[in-house]
Amino acid sequence: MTKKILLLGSGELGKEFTIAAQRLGQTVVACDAYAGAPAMQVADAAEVFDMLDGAALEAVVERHRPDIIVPEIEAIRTERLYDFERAGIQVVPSARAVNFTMNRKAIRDLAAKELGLRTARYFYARTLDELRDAADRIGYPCVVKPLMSSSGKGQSVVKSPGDVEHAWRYGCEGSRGDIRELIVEEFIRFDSEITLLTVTQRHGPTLFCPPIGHVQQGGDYRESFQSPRIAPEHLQEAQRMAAAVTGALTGAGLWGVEFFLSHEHGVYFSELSPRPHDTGMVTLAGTQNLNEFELHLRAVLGIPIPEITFERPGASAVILSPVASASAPRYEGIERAAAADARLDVRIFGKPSAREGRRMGVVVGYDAPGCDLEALRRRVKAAAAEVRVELPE
Ligand SMILES: Nc1ncnc2c1ncn2[C@@H]1O[C@H](COP(=O)(O)OP(=O)(O)OP(=O)(O)O)[C@@H](O)[C@H]1O
Ligand SMILES: NCC(=O)N[C@@H]1O[C@H](COP(=O)([O-])[O-])[C@@H](O)[C@H]1O
Ligand SMILES: [Mg+2]
Repeated sequence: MTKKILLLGSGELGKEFTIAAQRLGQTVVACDAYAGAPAMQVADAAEVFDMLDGAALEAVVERHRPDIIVPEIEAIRTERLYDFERAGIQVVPSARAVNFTMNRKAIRDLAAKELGLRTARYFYARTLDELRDAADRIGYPCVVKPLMSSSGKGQSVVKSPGDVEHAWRYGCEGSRGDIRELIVEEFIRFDSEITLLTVTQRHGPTLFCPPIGHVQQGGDYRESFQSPRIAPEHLQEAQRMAAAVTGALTGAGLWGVEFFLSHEHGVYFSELSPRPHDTGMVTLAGTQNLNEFELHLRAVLGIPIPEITFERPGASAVILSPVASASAPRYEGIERAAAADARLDVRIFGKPSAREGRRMGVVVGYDAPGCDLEALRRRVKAAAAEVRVELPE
């Protein structure tokens, strides 16, 4: 059963997904807005075009006639996915899920209002005055984000009324597409945050991976680890919420469901990705019987997943570029990082250019069950710090 998969978005997550797909003999056409994207380096074919352009998207679908469309980023003309789904193409996990999650308003209202999940208090703002008003009602500090953005783009913490104007401008600049609307949220003083990778299957029960702890800076992921100790009642509550929201969005695949945990207030639903999650790259360290990309693929193809087992603790830490470069940068220090520890792996994504703060690689590492997870995190972070992204000669 060879299927043709059209991958919309070809970054690091798509690259690992493509590798998993090829290991099962599938055909992948990797798409993105730039040539030489990570997944294109391992796919059967590539298409470079603006996926926000509905006509261009339709032309590529017409040309390749895929069996399955797998969105990997959010910058896609997602309304068109309903048409493709109606025409008999499998959209992963479903056109509804991709549409709802690309806009914070749709998913937040579904979670908080329809499903009654606990979230940070929030308001929307379409003008600077509305934002001022909303921030006053929420109180300070509060968090401002574009309705359409990811990886922390356009996100800022507003500490006092004097910060609101900057947050408005920064949010509008970081906004994807043509929507100029922001969400302002109560700042949650959480004790920790987790991603609960959740797998929905066409035939078979919804499964959960062991929770992944992570640390973010400026709204972007820096390190993740599996699996932190969390209160059993918090885990149960997070699983209940994850099942509710993925069930309401419908479809088969792996989802990254994000939660804030507070000793005092319990579990808050934050948001979710209807696809493998960046913090889930820790599963590349062999923490589970199947990594998040293999799980996504199996769920998509309808290959049964009897269970997900936790094999050993793991950690990941990102390698960011401190420089901007129009061509592929150089990587220094991989040898040093590798020599220090045989249970670490350096993954360079092979992005053809760099900008300041762009994620260019990741270090993943593991240790034996029962190990000191904090020590493992330190080792992996130290190794990632050894690898330096530099301007090409
Ligand atoms: N209301 C909040 N209170 C406290 N911290 C928050 C809040 N909202 C977001 N954050 C912090 O910012 C991080 C990123 O937020 P969020 O997941 O909403 O952004 P994103 O742009 O969708 O990121 P990604 O696409 O990487 O998931 C969160 O993981 C959390 O650390
Ligand atoms: N939080 C979402 C996320 O991590 N997405 C991953 O980053 C890539 C974009 O990277 P780029 O901005 O460096 O091109 C996406 O293609 C995806 O693999
Ligand atoms: Mg997030």
